Amino acid sequence: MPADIRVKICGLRDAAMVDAAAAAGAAYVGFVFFAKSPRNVTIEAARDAALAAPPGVAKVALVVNPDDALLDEITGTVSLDMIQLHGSESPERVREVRARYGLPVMKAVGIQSAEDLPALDIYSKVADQLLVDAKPVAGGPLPGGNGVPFDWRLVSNRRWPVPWMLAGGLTPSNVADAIALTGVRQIDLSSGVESAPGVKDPVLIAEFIQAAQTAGRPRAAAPSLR
Ligand SMILES: O=C(O)c1ccccc1N[C@@H]1O[C@H](COP(=O)(O)O)[C@@H](O)[C@H]1O
Repeated sequence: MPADIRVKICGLRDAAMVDAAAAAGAAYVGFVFFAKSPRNVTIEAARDAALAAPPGVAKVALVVNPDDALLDEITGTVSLDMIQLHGSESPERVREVRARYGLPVMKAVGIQSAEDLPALDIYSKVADQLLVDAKPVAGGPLPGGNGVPFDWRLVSNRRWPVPWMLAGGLTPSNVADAIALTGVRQIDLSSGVESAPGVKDPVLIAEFIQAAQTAGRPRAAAPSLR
């Protein structure tokens, strides 16, 4: 079992937030390009924030049903390691984005019930990673970043041919349970480490990563009495 849980802190908007996430041990930092989100960043702000990410911390662009013009501008301006598709992109669109931009693609799939699970098998054949998130509330403004968990038992110890991340309403208080129940090794979150919508709290980020990594470590064997 790998030593560390890899955490993605999403919705960072400036270099100070990226610094705080990286210093706390984040493996990925995410930038949201979605106008309705309180975490939306301009392409220029994301470019500057991404420059603060140290080597080894992967920079992820989160987009929702983006057209090529938007992706051209983002990928031409911001130094990136991955694209996160968080809308209703088809498997064919995932293939196209991978081929056109030469970057790994993580596809978000919303889960509410067992009926949603087959989509994970489908996208695992075309994406480089899966992001297993709570299904957004119908008619809600955001397709993600709502701070709402789903029933983790649905993906308990599930495996796909590609790596996956768990997301949806994760906080410093519930991340250990989420890891124990699902066996996941990668975690993505946004609202659970904010002091207000779109404002990341460095103390909560550090608490979250500490809690996730502690939960992900194999337990030491109990000492023998003899
Ligand atoms: O964070 C956002 O504002 C956002 C907007 C549009 C699509 C996805 C978004 N965030 C992603 O949603 C999940 C869960 O977030 P949370 O921890 O429940 O707040 C996470 O993958 C974010 O990357």
